[in-house]
Amino acid sequence: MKNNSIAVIGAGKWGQALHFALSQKQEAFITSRTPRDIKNFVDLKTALECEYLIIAIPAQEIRAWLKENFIFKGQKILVASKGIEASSGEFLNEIYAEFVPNKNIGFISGPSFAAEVIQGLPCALVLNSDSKKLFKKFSAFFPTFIKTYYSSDVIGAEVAGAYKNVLAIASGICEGLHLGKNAQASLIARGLVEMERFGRFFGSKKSTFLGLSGAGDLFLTANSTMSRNYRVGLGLASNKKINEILKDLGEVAEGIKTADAIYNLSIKHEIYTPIANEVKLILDGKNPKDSLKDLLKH
Ligand SMILES: NC(=O)C1=CN([C@@H]2O[C@H](COP(=O)(O)OP(=O)(O)OC[C@H]3O[C@@H](n4cnc5c(N)ncnc54)[C@H](O)[C@@H]3O)[C@@H](O)[C@H]2O)C=CC1
Ligand SMILES: O=C(CO)COP(=O)(O)O
Repeated sequence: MKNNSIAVIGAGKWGQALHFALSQKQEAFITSRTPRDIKNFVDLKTALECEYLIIAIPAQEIRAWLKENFIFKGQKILVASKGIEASSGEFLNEIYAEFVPNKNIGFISGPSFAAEVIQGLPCALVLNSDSKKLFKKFSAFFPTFIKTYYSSDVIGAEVAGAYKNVLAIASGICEGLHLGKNAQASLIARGLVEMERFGRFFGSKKSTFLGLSGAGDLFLTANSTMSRNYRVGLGLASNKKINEILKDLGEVAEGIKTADAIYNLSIKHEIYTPIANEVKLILDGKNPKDSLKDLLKH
């Protein structure tokens, strides 16, 4: 293993933005399934020799990717994905725990559109890990335009990052139906309450939802057409089929599968998640106007 070396795995929008950010201070490598014309692009084998890895592949692909490619040799890992595995209802930290010890793993959260990070615009992120030592190590790699905070509330950050994608779809639907800013603010605020309730069930801290990982990322994503999930919502409001929406999008929208995961987990554990449930039903074909009526019922 090459000491103090760092690589990003996954050269999608977020992987490339993180690679740009990390390259400000030192040499940083990047790899992907298909070769890309990016400085310091290396093959997967070379990337996996680095001591520090940032993994930015879609949540639903992580288990298969780890099984197929990953052998633990002491690497320290920062997970950049935001989602819950739909097939199992498992959180990403549970999946990674099968391959990497907890002290070697952290999760990035907070408001961070890749398109802004890759321009070097300022932002604040949270690095969530059981290990403060790991936070300090990774934090030192980040450039001055990104302020990093530490939190040990891994599950809170994970729930917040995954849930806000579903709420961004809901908010896009609200915008697409022209329901007005009052409705949208109500939806986002109730969404925040809902995601905190869901997270609390799994042991998250309330403060996580009031900070960058929760409110910060939710307000960003649920208010902007820069969000892929928000754009999925706009498409659904105009009665487009999900396959057509995804074809136009051409990138991952984690909220789609995460809505399924939340729906199933909320039924299993009897957690009240009305907004996420309506998003899942709309994705399955329910008319968004019927969902609105159901959400407004006393
Ligand atoms: N784009 C953004 O602003 C942000 C994205 N994220 C999260 O980062 C994750 C990745 O998102 P993006 O890079 O934006 O998506 P993207 O759609 O731009 O790229 C996804 C990347 O994952 C790779 N990939 C897909 N399946 C794979 C597999 N089976 N094995 C290996 N690589 C695979 C693709 O080749 C592609 O390079 C998502 O969980 C997203 O929620 C988090 C914060 C910001
Ligand atoms: O997580 C994000 C910003 O923090 C990106 O959101 P989208 O995946 O909806 O574009």
